[in-house]
Amino acid sequence: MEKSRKWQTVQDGKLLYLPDFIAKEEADALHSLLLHRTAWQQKSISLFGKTIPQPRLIAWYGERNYQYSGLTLEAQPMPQEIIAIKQRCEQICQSQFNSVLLNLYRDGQDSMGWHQDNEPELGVNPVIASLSLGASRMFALKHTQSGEAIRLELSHGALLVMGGTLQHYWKHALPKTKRPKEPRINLTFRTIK
Ligand SMILES: O=C(O)CCC(=O)C(=O)O
Ligand SMILES: [Fe+2]
Repeated sequence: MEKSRKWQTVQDGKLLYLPDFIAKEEADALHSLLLHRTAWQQKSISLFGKTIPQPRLIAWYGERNYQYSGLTLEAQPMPQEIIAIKQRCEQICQSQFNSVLLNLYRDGQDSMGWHQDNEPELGVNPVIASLSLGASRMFALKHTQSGEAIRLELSHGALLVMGGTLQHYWKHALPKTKRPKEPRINLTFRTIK
């Protein structure tokens, strides 16, 4: 089935949001497979001389090592079920990806702070495709100069693609929530040069 692939132009960037990218049954199966079969790791980051465990678990698959926040994620072959989903993302985005970062937010207290995916090895204007599975969570974007804010509910099976110059001008985050939340898995497909 041909899905709509309409990029939305925002100030200094573009977004593609497909809430129903993957049908429920398939999303259920993928969520449960990844939740139980992934070798999830909790990494720590150094902040002002302190070592702080990240408030989420991660896994990384890609042809190259990836360095971010002082961490090195070692190259790992991508499992077949992820390659299949990567190819569908590539069709929609008209971009190729060679890596994926998996995030597991175990409950509403797991989160990701404000950041830009702007490491040099991602290239100048990276296309980053983010697939959500499991509990729906609020995703927040904030323009670094104008302060404009965008909030999107990322639900089970949704795809959000960030592109154009967005990573230069906008930060994004997955805030904590006090509402009870089941686990959420997020896959962000990237290209590491
Ligand atoms: O969990 C999300 O939706 C955001 C993940 C993210 O921003 C990242 O992995 O860089
Ligand atoms: Fe990000």
